[in-house]
Amino acid sequence: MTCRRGAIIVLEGVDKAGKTTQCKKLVQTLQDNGVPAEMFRFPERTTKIGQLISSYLENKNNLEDHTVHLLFSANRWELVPLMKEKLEQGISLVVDRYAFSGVAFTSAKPGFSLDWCMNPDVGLPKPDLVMFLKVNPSEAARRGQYGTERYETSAFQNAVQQRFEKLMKDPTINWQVIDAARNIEDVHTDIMNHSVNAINKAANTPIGELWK
Ligand SMILES: Nc1ncnc2c1ncn2[C@@H]1O[C@H](COP(=O)(O)OP(=O)(O)OP(=O)(O)O)[C@@H](O)[C@H]1O
Ligand SMILES: Cc1cn([C@H]2C[C@H](O)[C@@H](COP(=O)(O)O)O2)c(=O)[nH]c1=O
Repeated sequence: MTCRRGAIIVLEGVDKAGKTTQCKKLVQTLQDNGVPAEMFRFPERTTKIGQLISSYLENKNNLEDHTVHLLFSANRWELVPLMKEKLEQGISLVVDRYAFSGVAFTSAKPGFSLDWCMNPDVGLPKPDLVMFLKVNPSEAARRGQYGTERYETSAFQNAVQQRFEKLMKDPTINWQVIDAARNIEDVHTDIMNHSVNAINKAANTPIGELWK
C-alpha cells in the first residue's frame, strides 16, 4: 500500500506582506475541500527557544546577532519531528516563514554572508513550494501593527527584500512570486492554485532535504 505524504508549502515575504492572513485562508480552504492541512509558523513563539526569540523581537532583551540567528534555526529544528509526523500522516503543512526568512533577515545585517546564514538550516525538510508574497515594503509599512517589533523599519525591510531576491535565484527551490499588493481574495486564489499543484506533485515523492 502506498501512503500519500503531505506537502510543505511555505509563505515568505517582508513584514506585513500578508503571510499570516493567507496561511490561515489557505488552511481553511484546503480543509473545506477535504484536504488535510495544518498551519505552522516560525518563529514558533510558544517553546522555550521561541520565548527567547519573541522577547528579542519585542525589544525586551538583546541577543548577539550570531546567537539569535542560531536560535531561529534551532526553533525550526525543534519542530522537525512533529512536521515529519504530520507529513507522513498525509497532512500538508502551510508554513508562515521558514529558513528563507532566517537567511534574508540575518544577511541584511552587516557582516553576514548568505552562505554563513544558510548553514544551520541545511538538511531541514525541503519545502515543495515557496511562495514569495511580493509587496513594496513601503506599502506593507502602511498595513496594521507595523513598527511594533525590532526589524520593522523601512531601511531594514528594503535590505531584506533584496536578500530574498538573491535567494529566489536558487533553481533547487520551487519559488513562485505572488503579487501581494492585490486584494486578499485575489491573492488567495493565486496561492490556492499553486498549492493544489504542489500537493498533488508531492504526494508520491520522498521528503527532500533543504539546500543539500
Ligand atoms: N492583500 C492585502 N491588502 C491589504 N491589507 C492586507 C492584505 N493582506 C493582509 N492585510 C492586512 O495587513 C496586516 C498584516 O497582515 P498579516 O499579519 O497577514 O501579514 P504578515 O506578513 O503575516 O505580517 P508579519 O510580517 O508581522 O508576520 C493585517 O492588518 C492584514 O489585515
Ligand atoms: C523565521 C525568522 C523570522 N525572522 C524575523 C522576521 C520578522 O521580523 C520576525 C517574525 O515576525 P512574525 O510576525 O512572527 O512573522 O522575525 C528572523 O529574523 N529570522 C527567522 O528565522
